[in-house]
Amino acid sequence: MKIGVVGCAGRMGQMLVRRILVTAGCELAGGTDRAGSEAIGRDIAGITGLDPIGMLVTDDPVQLFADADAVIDFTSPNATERHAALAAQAKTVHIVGTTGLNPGQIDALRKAAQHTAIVHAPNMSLGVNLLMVLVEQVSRTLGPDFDIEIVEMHHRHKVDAPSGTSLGLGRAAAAGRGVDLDAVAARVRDGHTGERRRGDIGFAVMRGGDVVGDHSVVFAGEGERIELGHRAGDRGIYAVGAVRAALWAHGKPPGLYSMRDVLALG
Ligand SMILES: NC(=O)C1=CN([C@@H]2O[C@H](COP(=O)(O)OP(=O)(O)OC[C@H]3O[C@@H](n4cnc5c(N)ncnc54)[C@H](OP(=O)(O)O)[C@@H]3O)[C@@H](O)[C@H]2O)C=CC1
Ligand SMILES: O=C(O)C1=N[C@H](C(=O)O)C[C@H](O)C1
Repeated sequence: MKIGVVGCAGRMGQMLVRRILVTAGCELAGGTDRAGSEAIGRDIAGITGLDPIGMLVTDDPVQLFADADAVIDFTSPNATERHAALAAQAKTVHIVGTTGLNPGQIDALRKAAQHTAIVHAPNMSLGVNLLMVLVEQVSRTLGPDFDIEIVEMHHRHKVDAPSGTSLGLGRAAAAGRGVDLDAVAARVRDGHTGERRRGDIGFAVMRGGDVVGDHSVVFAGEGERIELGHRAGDRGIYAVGAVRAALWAHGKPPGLYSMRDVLALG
């Protein structure tokens, strides 16, 4: 299966290139980065620290979507929206890990998914997707007597907050209670906020250093507290999941899929 990587010079892009090159049944179809990036014209394996393979980074996603069976996309929300249109046009599988998409951009993925298989997940690791299932179950069991708070920490370069994973965990917790996250999310607290509103799901964000990604979900009740969490030690876990998603989606009918579908987590 021929897999391309858009944003191949990024932190995740480089991980993905390395992962594709060592995965049986996968062939690297090529890679792009932002027009004007210093990576353009350089060897795609060379920029990751591997020996050169004679394949150069381009700024031509149209060609990449035409050449590849699947394209993996960990870029930026605007770029991902454009890439989804190309995936629909070329009928190429699109694996989207980009976070921070606005509702219009998520809608664009939905439209593109009428023409091709798209897997969209804020976190491609097995551990986090299992955590989401557990959070939904615990939330359903405990009910609103337990206050839910979601805490995350990421590296200093991260540009969106709360993380896509935090929001995904929030959606899982809200689903467990049968409510819509938008109605109960407390994303910012500052100043004289008043008491905590019953049923709210709160978010707290830390940024610093080189933290790959830590997430905790706290269920705080009277006299006891339950905490479920995940700590990522290596971005390789996301690349493993994304390549697995590409292999899974190959040949699937058009539709918008999640990692829960890929991992058959129910
Ligand atoms: N779903 C998951 O499992 C995970 C999701 N993520 C998400 O993935 C995204 C990327 O993260 P990360 O790799 O750390 O970020 P980086 O900034 O390191 O990488 C993004 C790359 O995309 C490039 N890019 C930007 N615009 C375009 C474009 N139009 N065409 C092609 N390439 C483009 C950037 O180029 P330039 O730097 O020159 O702008 C950069 O090389 C984020 O949204 C992050 O939250 C991250 C890890 C796991
Ligand atoms: O930007 C990152 O690094 C990460 N982003 C994703 C998110 O926003 O949840 C996934 C992971 O936590 C790393």
